[in-house]
Order: sequence, then C-alpha cells, then structure tokens
Amino acid sequence: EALDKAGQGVTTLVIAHRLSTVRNADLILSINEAALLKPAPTSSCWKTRGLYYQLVSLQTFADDEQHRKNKKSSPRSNDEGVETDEDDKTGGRQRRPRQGGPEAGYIALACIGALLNGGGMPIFAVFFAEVIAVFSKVGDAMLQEATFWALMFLVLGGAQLLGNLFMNIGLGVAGERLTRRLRTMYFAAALFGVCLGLGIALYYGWMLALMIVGCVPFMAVAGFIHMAFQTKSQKATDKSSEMAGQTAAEAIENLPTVQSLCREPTFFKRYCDYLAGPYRKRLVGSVLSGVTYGFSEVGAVFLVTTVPLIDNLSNEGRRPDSVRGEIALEGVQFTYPQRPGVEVLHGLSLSFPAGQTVALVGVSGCGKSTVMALLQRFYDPSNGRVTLDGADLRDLNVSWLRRNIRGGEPVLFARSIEANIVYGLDSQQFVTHETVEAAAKQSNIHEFVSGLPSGYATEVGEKGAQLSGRSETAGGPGQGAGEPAEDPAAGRGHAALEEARQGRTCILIAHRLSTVQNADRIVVIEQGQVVEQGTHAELMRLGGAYYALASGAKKPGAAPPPTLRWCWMPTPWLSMTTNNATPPPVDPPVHA
Ligand SMILES: Nc1ncnc2c1ncn2[C@@H]1O[C@H](COP(=O)(O)OP(=O)(O)OP(=O)(O)O)[C@@H](O)[C@H]1O
Repeated sequence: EALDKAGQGVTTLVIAHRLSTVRNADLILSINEAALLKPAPTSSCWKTRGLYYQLVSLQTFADDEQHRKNKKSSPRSNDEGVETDEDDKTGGRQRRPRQGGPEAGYIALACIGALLNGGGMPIFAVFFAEVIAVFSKVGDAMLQEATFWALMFLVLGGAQLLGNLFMNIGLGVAGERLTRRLRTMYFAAALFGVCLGLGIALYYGWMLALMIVGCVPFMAVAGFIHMAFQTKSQKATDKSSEMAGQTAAEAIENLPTVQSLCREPTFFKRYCDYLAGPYRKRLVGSVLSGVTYGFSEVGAVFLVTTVPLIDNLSNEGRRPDSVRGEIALEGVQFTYPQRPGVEVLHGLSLSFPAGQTVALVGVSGCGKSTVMALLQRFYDPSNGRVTLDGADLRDLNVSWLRRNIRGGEPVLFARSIEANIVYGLDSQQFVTHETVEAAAKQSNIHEFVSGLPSGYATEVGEKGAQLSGRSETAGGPGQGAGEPAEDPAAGRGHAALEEARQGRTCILIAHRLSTVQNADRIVVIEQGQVVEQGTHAELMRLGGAYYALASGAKKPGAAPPPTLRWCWMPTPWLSMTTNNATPPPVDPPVHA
C-alpha cells in the first residue's frame, strides 16, 4: 500500500521476486533467458497464460507447499498447554510432559511481548504509508499530520520497547526457572534412586553395599577429573578442528580453482597443519583421560578382582596322594547366600561308602542338587561338615578336589559331537580323533554316533536340540519304577554308567526312578532331610516315601529328560577313557 501511494504521479520501476508485489503494476515485462517477451498489461498477461502466468502458478504452489510443511512441523499446543511433537524421529507421536505450569505467567508475559514486537512491523508499514501521504499535503495541514505521525511512531517505538522487554524477561525467567525445576526434579529422583538402591543393597548384602559406598567418593573425584580433562582438551582442539574443516570445505567448494592453480598440496598441508595440534594434544589428553577413567572405574575392577570365598585358583589346602572315595555329610545345615532366611538342608547326615553307588531321590526342590553342590564345594555348609576320606572338604585344595570328581548336568554345547566330547576330556590339547572315539566307545555311544549321516561332525544344536529327534528319552518324570528303559539312548547311557561305576563311588540323582533301581542304596530326601534309605526292593516293601514316588503318587524331580542329571565320580575314570582306549583299572577300588 505504501508503495502504491509512493508511486502515485511518479514513474516507478519495480523488480520483484515476490509476484504479489507487482500485481498492481501498469505493465509487467517478463524476461526469459535475457530475451524480452512481449510487454503486456497485467490483465492480458494473466489471460494469455504465458511466462508470467507460469511464474505466479509456481510461486503459489511453492507457497502452499511451504505453508503445509510449516504447519506440519510446527509444534502444536493442545488445550492443556502441553506441547506435542508429531514429527519425532521414530515417526510416531511423542508427547512431552507438561513442564511449563508454574512459569505460565512469565510465558503469558512473553507472549504479550512477542505480540507487541511482532505487530510492530506491519503497523510500522501502515504508519510509513501514511507518512508518505503527508508529503502530498502543504502548509499547516502537513505540519499537523507530520507531528501526529511522528508521535505515533514514538508510541510504536515505546510499544516495541515494552514488547521486547516483556518477551525477553518472560522467556528468560521462564526458561531459567523451568531448567532449575527440571534439574531439581532430576536430582531428587537420582538421589531417591541412589538411597533406595543403597537401602536394598544394604538389606541384601551390607558388606558389599558398604564396600561400594566406600568406593563412590574415589570414583566421583576421578570421574570429575576425567570430565575436566575431556572438556579442556575438547576446547583446546575445537578451534583448530574448525579451521581444518573450513580449509577442507574451502578447497572442495573451489576445487576447479584450486586445481587450476595446482594448489592441492598447499591446501593439504594447511589442513594437516591445523590437525597436527589437536592430534598431539589429544594424544597426551587421552593418556591422562585413560588414567583418570581407570580410577573412576576402580570400584568395578575392585569388585571383579575380589577373591571369591571358595577360590578355585588358590594353592591352599591339602592334596592327598590317593583317594579312597568315602564321602559323608555330617549334620549339614545349609542356606543359600542368595536366599538368607530359607534353610535348605536341616542337619542332613548321609554317607556314601567308597566304591558304592548311592542314589538321591525326592520331589523337586528337596535339596538333591544342593547336596551335590556342597560335595563339589561350590558352597560351604553353614553348620556341620562334608568329608572325603574323613577330611573336611575345607581343608582340601579346591582345584584338586574338583579335578578328582566329576559331576554336573549333562549339558550339550551347540557344536559338533566331537567338540562336545573334547570338552569333557581332561586334556584339551592334542586330542586325536582316536581319543574321541575311544571315549565314545567307553560311553557306548560310538555306534550311535557312527550311524549318523555326519558322524562325529554332527552338529547337536542348542542344548542338543538337533539330536533330540533321533534319541529322545521316552517317558516323563512321573513314570513308575517298574517301567522298562525303552529309549535306546537312555539304554546306552545306563549301560555306560553300569560300566563306569564299577569300583567307583558314584552318586546318582535321577528323575526316572528306573535308572536308580540298581543302586547299592537309595536315599529319599524330603525337605532337606533323609526320610528313607535302602535298596529298591527294601524301600518298595516298606511302602513309604519311595513307594509313593515310584508308584507316581508323588512326582519325583519335575525336570524333563535327560534321565540322569548327576553322576559324580573321581577323575581317573575320565582320564583313562580319554587318553587310551583300554578300560579303566579298578585300582584303587574305592574311587575307580
Ligand atoms: N542358587 C540358589 N539360590 C537360592 N536358592 C536355591 C538355589 N538353588 C536351589 N535353591 C533352592 O534350594 C532348594 C533345594 O533346591 P535343589 O535344587 O537342591 O532341589 P532338587 O531336589 O535338586 O530339585 P530339582 O530336582 O528340581 O533340581 C529349593 O527350594 C530351591 O529353590
């Protein structure tokens, strides 16, 4: 409008990018590739649909598109004053919690300020147009109007000053308060989390918790120094890195010039020079930062390097030259450290005579595996003692003890049958295929394995899943004692076991009672105590707990096949099996 007024009575030449500003021109000249197209009045330009028409259409389309995009990407406020951001990275709707509540007054003030500030420009344009019109007047009228508009400009300036003030104060205070509030909330939440965590840690393991708490100040100081180093070295190298980036960008932007001047080496050298400084500083900084970081993590290292109570690597303890294999539990009470307050074994007394096979049976959770864990000294009893040949296990060397016994779940690794057999050998080095085969023959699986399409190279899959289709164990845990061992794999296992247990102290934990019928003695455990023991025939005659298990009135262990979970025997058996194909000697008879 101002332009229109100013253009009255004068020749005006307008060059415009925004075509809306030339809409009212008397004549529009469209220039295409430096050639002047036929001049035409505005109306005919539009009607002929020539270059001008195309330009206007394109601009309208572009404006619409931009408008649509702006609308889409601008955060939308809902009626609660909560900002929602619909264009988050995941493409999903993301709702930010309302955090501006207490600062609403300041935000309102800032809005008023922004309104005044933003409204100033269009009002200024209106005033300006009026002022130009004043120049067409003369005498007092011109003076009067000029004074009036000058005052109006003053008012407008004042309003804009206030607007700016309101906007800056409102936004500044609201921003600072919001930041402070969020930080306070974050700190409170973190503090609460730490206190809660500490409380829980103290409750479950006060010694470990106290140790961690003791490490915290060192870790915090080291962490702080580490951060300070990082920030300092970052600042020192920022400028040079920026200059290096600028040099590279400059060279790439003006590549033809750089090439024509043969200046590539110059730019390259300058680029390298800028980076050399940060490189050296970072080199020194990284060493220092590594040291402080190491200190800040010392707590974790301390935890990792803490020596366990029962140390497999310790050299302490006796290593007797020979083992008879007489094992006993004497009044053993035991509680898992992970579950303090729940006693699993309540003064359990049990003996495993040398060279005999004793089976532990009982419902799931009665404590069978716990007995085995104590025999392998994964734990020490809270009260009572576990002995081997009369010696307390605590007096024996741990690794010697574990090397002389073999026990555990029959776990298969997801590798070949050969690799699985090798895992079980004492010596893992220089194992020949013949050694593996000899071990397989000893365990009665050679024929079965040889019959497989890939033989010893057969992949068993996760936990032997790929073999299960071929050798699944028949029946479930609740089957009666009189059931036949129908499954060929189980049959082979039994035969191997029969052979292996000869002359050794052997402890069996079985879920299928058919596998323990031949044991020299069967011990029935209930709630961590022995309730019955004897041979299969004796216990069946007794008609008590074992009979109930065998007849299915009670479910023995709830675990599914494989049938045999634990087989515990001195190592000579395995070493004989693996290192040569001859059957193991039965000397000394006690532990075979
Ligand atoms: N590592 C452990 N930490 C805490 N409690 C445990 C742990 N291992 C076993 N228990 C608990 O000790 C009790 C005896 O478990 P154990 O495994 O010795 O029984 P089980 O007779 O061998 O059972 P299953 O035949 O099902 O294996 C159970 O109540 C069990 O929940």
